[in-house]
Order: sequence, then structure tokens, then C-alpha cells
Amino acid sequence: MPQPAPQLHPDAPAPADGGAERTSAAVAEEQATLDAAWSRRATLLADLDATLATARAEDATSGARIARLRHRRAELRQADHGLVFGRLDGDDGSVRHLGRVGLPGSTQDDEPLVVDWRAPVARPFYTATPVDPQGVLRRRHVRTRGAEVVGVDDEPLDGGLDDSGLVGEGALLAALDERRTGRMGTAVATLQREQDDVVRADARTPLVVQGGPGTGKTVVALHRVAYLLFAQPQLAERGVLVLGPSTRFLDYIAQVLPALGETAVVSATCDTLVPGVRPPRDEARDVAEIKGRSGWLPTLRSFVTSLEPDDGALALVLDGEEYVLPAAQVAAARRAAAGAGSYHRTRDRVVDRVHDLLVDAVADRQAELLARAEEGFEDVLGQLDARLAAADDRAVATGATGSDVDGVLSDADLEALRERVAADRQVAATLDAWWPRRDAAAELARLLHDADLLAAYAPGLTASEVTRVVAEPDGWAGSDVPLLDALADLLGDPDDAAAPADASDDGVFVAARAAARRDWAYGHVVVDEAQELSGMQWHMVVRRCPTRSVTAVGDIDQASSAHRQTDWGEAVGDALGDRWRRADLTICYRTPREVMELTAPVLRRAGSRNAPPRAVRSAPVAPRLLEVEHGGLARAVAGTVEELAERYDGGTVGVVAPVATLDALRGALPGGVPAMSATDAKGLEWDAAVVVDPDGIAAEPRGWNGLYVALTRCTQELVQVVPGTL
Ligand SMILES: Nc1ncnc2c1ncn2[C@@H]1O[C@H](COP(=O)(O)OP(=O)(O)OP(=O)(O)O)[C@@H](O)[C@H]1O
Repeated sequence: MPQPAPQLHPDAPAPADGGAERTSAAVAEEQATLDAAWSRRATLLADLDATLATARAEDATSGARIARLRHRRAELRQADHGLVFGRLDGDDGSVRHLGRVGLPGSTQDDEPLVVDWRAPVARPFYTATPVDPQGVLRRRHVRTRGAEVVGVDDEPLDGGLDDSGLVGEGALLAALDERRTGRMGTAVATLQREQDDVVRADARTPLVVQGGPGTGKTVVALHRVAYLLFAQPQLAERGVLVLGPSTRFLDYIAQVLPALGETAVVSATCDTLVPGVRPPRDEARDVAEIKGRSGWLPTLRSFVTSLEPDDGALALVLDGEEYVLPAAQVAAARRAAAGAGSYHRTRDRVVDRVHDLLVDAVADRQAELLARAEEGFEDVLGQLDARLAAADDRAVATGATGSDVDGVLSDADLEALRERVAADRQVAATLDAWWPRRDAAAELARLLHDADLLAAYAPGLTASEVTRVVAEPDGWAGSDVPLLDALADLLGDPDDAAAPADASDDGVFVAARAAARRDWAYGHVVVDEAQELSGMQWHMVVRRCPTRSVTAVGDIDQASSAHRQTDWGEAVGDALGDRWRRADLTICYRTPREVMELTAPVLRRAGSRNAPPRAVRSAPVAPRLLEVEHGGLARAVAGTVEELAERYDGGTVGVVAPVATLDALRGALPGGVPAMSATDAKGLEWDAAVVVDPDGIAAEPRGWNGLYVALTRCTQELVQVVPGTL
């Protein structure tokens, strides 16, 4: 038996046992707390404004302090919805109020007026159950509208059975029944236990969260970002990257993190992750699959190695004299630079060493001339004098003339000579020709359009795969971006003077600075719809977070991209090895039970061994199948959409259809109602969804997975429109 979760709402009919009085007393009590919280927030904001008006960033410490104050101000400003949303009454007599941000008491000795939802003491709000009450006698959800308390839901936790598996069931179901706005909202007040476990999981090990449609993966991923930034404030210095499947999806979730007060976050898709590159063209699915394979990493590595010069002696000219550095010396210089990392960093180290070798060669030659002079070749001494006089004032200026020159270079002479060698244009030109700087885009284009190069460096590709790759037109497609990223990483920055990605400045602008750099190392990376990533995209993710602090959420059964991975081990193994943990979300909060029941056979046809998640809600209207005449599809869909838009006035309706029908449908639909492919619908939801031509969707590549996505987008009502059956 689930514990009763009384809906103590002021508008509800009064229970006969005086419950109404208790309700209004509880509402009044919470209103007093909410009033105090609003007033405290106003005071804190005024104090922060005053402090920030006079604060100056004189050094890194004061800059970091200002960044913290600004962050706190942003967090407080955003907190007007849900300033207080919960209360825990402990068995020790304690009472704690929870809110979106923490509000301290008026003096240091006071208990906090409101505890931040991310603080450890707030955790029982999400995890305590009647079976495991964790010292909590009662959990109360406080429903607010702005500064007004509109209701409370109480859950006694003092013993008893619990079989619903839900925390704060009344508040949760009320939240889930709300009309959808087209933008995702926060769920701080109603996070469920299995979700909270993920939100607060240790971030040192990569975490892969598998969950069916509507299990709150996106909710969890975003709340995890907010939690980690709270629990590890230093993360804000490096920022957090949130990767989503499409810009439409990023738009859908855009409000959540700012509403949670978080600003140090960059959101992107895999296609937009390399600054300055926006893939302008679509590509064939089979080519995308080929180019997504992890096997490109060794290919690119050996290709980059092939760009280095051949072994051999190196001839350089300085001041008109040729010096030949022996092959053994050059090889030793290259061996010494072997651990430098990228192509350009190795090049720069070798070039430095070659400069040293040239200085040695010049010095040796002078010593040799001297030796010969001492044997009586005065004319040679004259030549030596002439060379010294010709050198500029940074050169070997010993001040010696004629017979008093001793020919041995002092340390200062050597240093000056070294500077001159490093600045010498002819030497630089020879070294540039010997070991050129390379542009990643040009090199990748060259490799991908040359069958011989591919045959040499990509042994994993068959001849016909090579032909497919080479036949692609110019310009980047989505699957080229991770190749470009990998190649740019192997080559390194061609400008050795480029500043390393630095996080020391004012944290407020960290997001802008991070987004502008390909080589930025984030503090944490969250990947949503992670099942879509190819092997090469996974490598691109890991490159963004060398500490491997990664949270990936996805549903392997919703995968529609070209890659062939069907389980998480296969998907992440190449990039993460076996150093990752898996968590599962098992309850569907979005899609009604009656709709989820339709998905089991679809999931089987998709080849999945998983069961659909358990739905917690039932549909207000049973799912419908509408059979329409061939040729009348667009009209029928438009009519259905109009009917649904009226029924869900103030909410949202969306259409999912086979790609081939989209243009015709878009022309027929009322403005503002989106029509999209199953791939584009991923992650989105509407109150009512119209799924057009389900068989047509199933016939698309990975179409059963696509149909699974399409069927699970609605929160209330599903209509399937089936053409050509009449
Ligand atoms: N604890 C919660 N409290 C309130 N609403 C929730 C909760 N968990 C999930 N939801 C709601 O359920 C819906 C589905 O959540 P979400 O989009 O995060 O699921 P998902 O697993 O990412 O789905 P999909 O696989 O389809 O992308 C959203 O409307 C979300 O706000």
C-alpha cells in the first residue's frame, strides 16, 4: 500500500475531519516562511549590488571574488520561482526549509532560513521513504506561485509500507500534468530517488546513464550540472560543457541552467564543437558510418607521422656559409623531442635543437679556423676578423681585431649567435621547407580525397569504402568534424606562441572563452542523447575533458545515427575503456501508460532486449489510430492538429512524420506547430503528438528505433495517422 499523499490544496474540498483548517494553517505557516525568504533575498541582493558597485578586480584573487559574487547575484535573481519548495521535519524536532538557493539566517549563529537543494542535508527530501525515513518524520512539498504559497502536500514518513517507488507522489504527478510550454522546466522540487542518485554521483569516474523515453535523463543531466557546480565551485573556473543532439534541443533546454542560476556552461552539438567550423552539407549515411569509426584515430596518427621530414643530414646556410648537420645529429634531435606531443610542438622542439646544433657547427668552424691560423695561416685569421666585423651588433662581437682575436666564443658570444641563428630568415625558410607548419583542414581534405593516401594510412577500410569516402564532395559534413578535431589535436597549434587555454581570468566570462577555443579543457562534460555519438565523436568528447569527468545520458534503444553500436560497452569502450560506471533510470515520467504499452512490440522490432520503462501516469484520452485516404494525408493531419491544439489550448502539439512527407505536411499545418523527423524529435515533448505514417517511419534507416522515439513524445495524447488504408 502506498502511503497516502494528501493533496492539501486550498482549493480542494474541505475534508470532514477539520483537514481544511489544518491545510490553511499549514499554508499560512509556509507563507510566513516564504515572506521571510523573499525579504531575506531582497536584502542579500541589495548588499551584493552595493558590494559589486565598488568592487575592483585588481588581481586574480579579487577577480575570482567578483566572479563569485556575480554568480551568487545571478543565482539569487533567478530564484523567484521555487524560493522555498519543501520542508523536512526531523524526528529530532528539527525543521528545515529547502529552496532553489540557500538563504543564510540574519546572523552567523542562526540556522539557514532556506537550505540549498544541493546541500547534503537536503538529500532526504529526495531519497527518504516510509521504509527508509532517514530521520525524517514528514516531508512537505510547498507549492508556490511567485511570492504566494498556493498549496502544500504532506507525506508522513514515520513507518509504514511503500510500494509506489515515488517520492512526493502528489507533487510529482501535479508537476507532470502541467501543460508543456515548449521549453523544459526545472524539477528541483520533485526529483526522484533514482534520479537524485545520478545527480549526486561521484564525478571522478565517467558515468553512463541508460534510461528509456521520458525517464528524466535530460532533467537529471541538467540538475547534475547545477549540483556539481554547487558541490565543486572550482568547476566554474573551467566551465561545464553540455552536448545535445541538435540546436532545436539546445533551445528546448536553454532555460533550465540559467533558471538554476548557472552561467559557467557552454552548450553545443558535436557539429558545432570546433570553433569556426559549421558543416554546411549533408552526407550519405554509409559514409557517415565509415567516418565515425574509431579506427580513424590510428589512421590520422600515422598520417601525421608521415608529414614529418625523412631522416637524413640537414644543410643550412648562415652568412653565406653552408653547414651540414649530420644525419645522426638530426636523428638524435628528433629522438630527444619525441615526447613533446603534437606535430607542431615536436617540430618546434626539434627546430630549437637544430638551432643549437648550428651554433655548435659555427663555433666549431671558427675553432678550426683558429687552429689553422695558429699553424701560420695569417690570411685565414684575416678572414675570421672580416666575418666578425660583418656580423651585426647582436652577433659574435668580441671587440677583437686582427691578431688579438683568440677565436674561442664566450658564453655571451654563443648566446648572441644563438639569437641570430633563431632570427635568420634563410635558416627559418630552410627549416620551414624541411618541416612545414600544417593546416588541419587542408591536410584532412587532402587525405580524404586521395585514394592512395587512404589505402596507405587507413588499412581498416575496404577498397569500396575508400571509393565512397573519396567520392564525397568538397566542404565539411557532420562526420568530418571529429576527424578535423582529432587531426587538429595531433597537429597542435601551428603558432607555438599561442597562449595555452587559460582559466585564470574572471570566471563570469569563462563560458565565452571556453566556447571560443577548440583546446579548452572543461571541468565536466554532460552528453545528452549520448546513444547517437559515433566512436570518433566520443573521442572528441574525451578530448574536451582530460580528467574524464563525464556524464552521458541516453537510451541505446532510441539510437538513429549511422553508427552500428547496440550497447553502451561498444559505444564508449574505445574512448573510455572499462573505466566507467553505468546507472539506470527505470520510471517514465512523460509518456502515459497506455501509450507506453504500444511501444513494447516496436522495441522488439528494433532488436532491443530491453523492456520499455514503467510509466507512472495514465492518459486522459486513449491513444487513437486514424486511418485516412491516400492523398488526403496532409489534410487529415492538419485537421487532427487543429482539434488537438484546441483541446490543449495553452499547451503544445507536435507532428512526427517520415522525412519524405515533411515538406507537404509543413505547408498544410497551422503556424507554430512543428513537424519533424523522428531523429529531430529526439529529446522533445508535447502535450499531444501526431505520429504520421508509422510504417513509413519504421521503414527509414533504424526506423523502428525512430518509431519508438516518435510514439513516446506525448505527455497526454497520441494520435497515429495511417495513410492509404481506405
Ligand atoms: N522528477 C521529476 N519531476 C518533474 N518532472 C519530471 C521529473 N523527471 C522527469 N520529469 C519530466 O518528464 C519529462 C521527461 O523528462 P526528460 O525529457 O528529462 O526525459 P528523457 O529521459 O530525457 O526523455 P527522452 O529519452 O525522450 O529524451 C519532462 O517533462 C520532465 O520535465
